Amino acid sequence: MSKFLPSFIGTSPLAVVAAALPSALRFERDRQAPAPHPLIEVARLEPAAAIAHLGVDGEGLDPGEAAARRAEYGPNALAEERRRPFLVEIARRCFTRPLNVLLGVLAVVSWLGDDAMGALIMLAMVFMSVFLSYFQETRTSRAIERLRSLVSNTATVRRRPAAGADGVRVPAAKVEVAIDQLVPGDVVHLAAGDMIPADLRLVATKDLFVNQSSLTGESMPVEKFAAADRDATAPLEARNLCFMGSNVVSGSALGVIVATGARTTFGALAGSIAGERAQTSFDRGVQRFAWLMIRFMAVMVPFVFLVNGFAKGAWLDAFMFAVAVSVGLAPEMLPMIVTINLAKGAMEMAKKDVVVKRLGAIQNFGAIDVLCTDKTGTLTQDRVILERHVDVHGGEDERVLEFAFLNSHHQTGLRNLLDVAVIERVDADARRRLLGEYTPVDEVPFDFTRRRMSVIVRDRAGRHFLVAKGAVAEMLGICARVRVASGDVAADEACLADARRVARDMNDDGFRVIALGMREIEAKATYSLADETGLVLTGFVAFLDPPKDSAADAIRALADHGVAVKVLTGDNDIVTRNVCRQVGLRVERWLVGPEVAAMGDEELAIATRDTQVFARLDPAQKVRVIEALHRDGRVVGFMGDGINDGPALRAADVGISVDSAVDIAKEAADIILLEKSLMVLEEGLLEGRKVFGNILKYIKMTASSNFGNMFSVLGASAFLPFLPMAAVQILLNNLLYDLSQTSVATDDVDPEYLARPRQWDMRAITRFVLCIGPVSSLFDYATFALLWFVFGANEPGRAGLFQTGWFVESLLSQTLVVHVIRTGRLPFVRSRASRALTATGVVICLIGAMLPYSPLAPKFGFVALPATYWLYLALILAAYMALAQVVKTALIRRFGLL
Ligand SMILES: Nc1ncnc2c1ncn2[C@@H]1O[C@H](COP(=O)(O)OP(=O)(O)OP(=O)(O)O)[C@@H](O)[C@H]1O
Ligand SMILES: [Mg+2]
Repeated sequence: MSKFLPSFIGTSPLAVVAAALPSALRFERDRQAPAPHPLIEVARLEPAAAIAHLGVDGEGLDPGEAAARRAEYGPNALAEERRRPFLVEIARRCFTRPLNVLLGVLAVVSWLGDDAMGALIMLAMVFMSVFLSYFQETRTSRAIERLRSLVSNTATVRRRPAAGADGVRVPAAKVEVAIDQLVPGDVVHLAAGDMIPADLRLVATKDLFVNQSSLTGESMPVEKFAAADRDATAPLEARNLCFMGSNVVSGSALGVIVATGARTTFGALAGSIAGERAQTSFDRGVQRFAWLMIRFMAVMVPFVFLVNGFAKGAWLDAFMFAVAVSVGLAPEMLPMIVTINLAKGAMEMAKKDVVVKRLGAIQNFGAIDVLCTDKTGTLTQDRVILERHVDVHGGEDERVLEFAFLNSHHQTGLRNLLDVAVIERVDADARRRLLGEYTPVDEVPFDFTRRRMSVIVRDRAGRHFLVAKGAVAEMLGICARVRVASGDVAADEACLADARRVARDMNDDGFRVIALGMREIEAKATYSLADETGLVLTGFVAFLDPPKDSAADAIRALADHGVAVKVLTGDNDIVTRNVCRQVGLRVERWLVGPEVAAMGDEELAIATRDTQVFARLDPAQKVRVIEALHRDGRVVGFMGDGINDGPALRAADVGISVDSAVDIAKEAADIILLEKSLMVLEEGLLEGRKVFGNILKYIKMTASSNFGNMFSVLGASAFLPFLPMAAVQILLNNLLYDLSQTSVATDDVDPEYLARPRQWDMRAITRFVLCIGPVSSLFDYATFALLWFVFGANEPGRAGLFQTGWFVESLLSQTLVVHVIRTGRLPFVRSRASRALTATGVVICLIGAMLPYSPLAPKFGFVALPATYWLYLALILAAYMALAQVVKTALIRRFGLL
């Protein structure tokens, strides 16, 4: 649960050690166990023997078998982090969070020092922080789990329909099964882009490359095979095992599941590994802020202690006072306020069918000033239509479509929209004829640098043909001849130029174009990249890839909110510019992959400024472009749905994907759009800025009032013969103020604040605090003077009056100034706080004002205040708000909205 939550100051070194302990023990136990690991046993067998070992026939389970196994092994899900019993969890929070421990110790010290009330209040603060955070976090993590379950998650499995009445088993067929329904013994098809759904033994592979970096840390993909691995000693090194948590980079395979759920290798390690992402600038900012407050506290508190000790000689009182001041300065509510705000944002986004996988991503969403996007399936609809199939002269040619069909149908590696479009275009009769005429022999799978794929088929006469299709430039490079009406002719420059022009014309008309090539090839057992040479270019297929209806509006809305859109695609620049024109994205400059490759990092960073289209990029170049934008100081969102987008999704500050994306992309993304419309992007963006705005309100208010209070405390301590506020009163003041801030997440944010990207700016925050803090101090001093000279606090025995007077002024001013700080406008008139925030403020003020008259008053050392004091207080508060408003407006005028 806690991995969704910001964990900046909540984690003590003790907790880290405790978390690492069980896995350390587990490894210890493994080392002692001599029996081979069950996975190793399976790895050492031949495929057929391995299947038999698993007690299945390797054809596919029927519903009865699947249900029985499911009952035995449970669902294929990582055991949800077992919820600790309520009291244990509460105790854990009390005793492992440094601030709570500190408060507990201070409570004991206070109690021993005869300040039972102070001790009680400190305990109340611990409980508030513990219970509120517990309920908030449990609620949030439940909601997030629920949201995550909305994102579809299936694997392709061979299963048999139920056996007929005669008990005859029906042949198995490929079906999509929800991942949590998989059981040991299931036969799984793996293709490029799939997440491996469980631990499985491969029984057939075709150029299978798997990335298992989440388990081993090794970022290079490893090739895997089906053959027995007799020397296997460690499961992760076995060449014929695949593990949950890894993914297929390229190629395809068939595997039988050995272990599911918590029994998988990943399940055993879960929690201790799993690609933790780098901290974002926001996480770092909040953490830095928290530490700033703690450092401030560490410097000021000893000073306060010494000043009071020497001035009054009552060292125990001085100590308790200093302790109370330190508690007041500690940012104990910060993590919770941040979580409440982020959770609120996630819920709001869920209403718009946007699933937030990682809470912290919400505020990054509001911070991005560039959105990079893939083209097909994100900017365009996830439906591509094959529109034309032509020879090299541009004339309609049925054979071209037929060969495209053979390639798309028989390839098993990557099934993308283009292949679906090819297959859909061929009618049932032609399909049957072609499949009868040609049998598949082998394939050379697609990859994103070659940008083509080949399938080898055999015709009835036993002749072998290699049929390739792919990006035009990459295909022309491997063609030696060209098929024209009169037969195959040598591909001279003129021929190729002609062919290029045909493809280009179709590109200009807005079609995506794929070239087709083939040749007869000698019969062999297996084929490789080396066979993709000397092809005959037979023609092109052209696809219509219409943009999403919402794309143009969405891009305009993003631009209106200060976010530039750039397209990063593997497709060529002509089609891409065409799509850009259709969605209203102005392209001043474009770069293609080879140009990007030739540029140095600095050069690329500068080039990104006025380039809107990056075409013919391979996956690594997409990442390079994002890094170049980072280097140029931009906050980058990346939206994509393909295998080739995974690394870029991870490199960006926010990765956005769609529900129809491949597993890898969904896994790498922080945010998933369930809806087809891109307009939700704008709404998500605004929600992110709102969340950030509210968190920043809390930070600005708390930091400036704390800073101001320090001035007041120091000054008052030096001049007064008694403590300016009793320790217990400071603590109570702090508790009430914290309570009033819990509703800040419900507040609205002014439209002008939402208009442009918002990023963490420590300097602006510091400036704000340095200006507003002293303003509050000024009015504290006015209150001191009033109490001292007008209400006679200078007479002996009137310390209680002074302390009560300041308590009330301090609480009311802090609670009221929220309304000034929360907006850049004139408070109440031009911008109003949410009802909840106003109401909490009013309630807290009433409690504060009534306390001195209540039966509890003596317990806290309060005395009733004279009626005229309230009159003066009203004036002071009004003047304070007015001056704060003036200073704030001046700051905005000079430095802009913070
Ligand atoms: N199924 C396929 N068969 C043959 N070639 C393909 C296939 N899919 C893609 N290609 C080629 O590889 C190139 C890059 O692939 P793809 O278009 O998926 O990259 P991308 O960056 O995801 O582009 P997009 O932005 O359009 O989604 C394509 O332009 C096309 O020429
Ligand atoms: Mg794509």
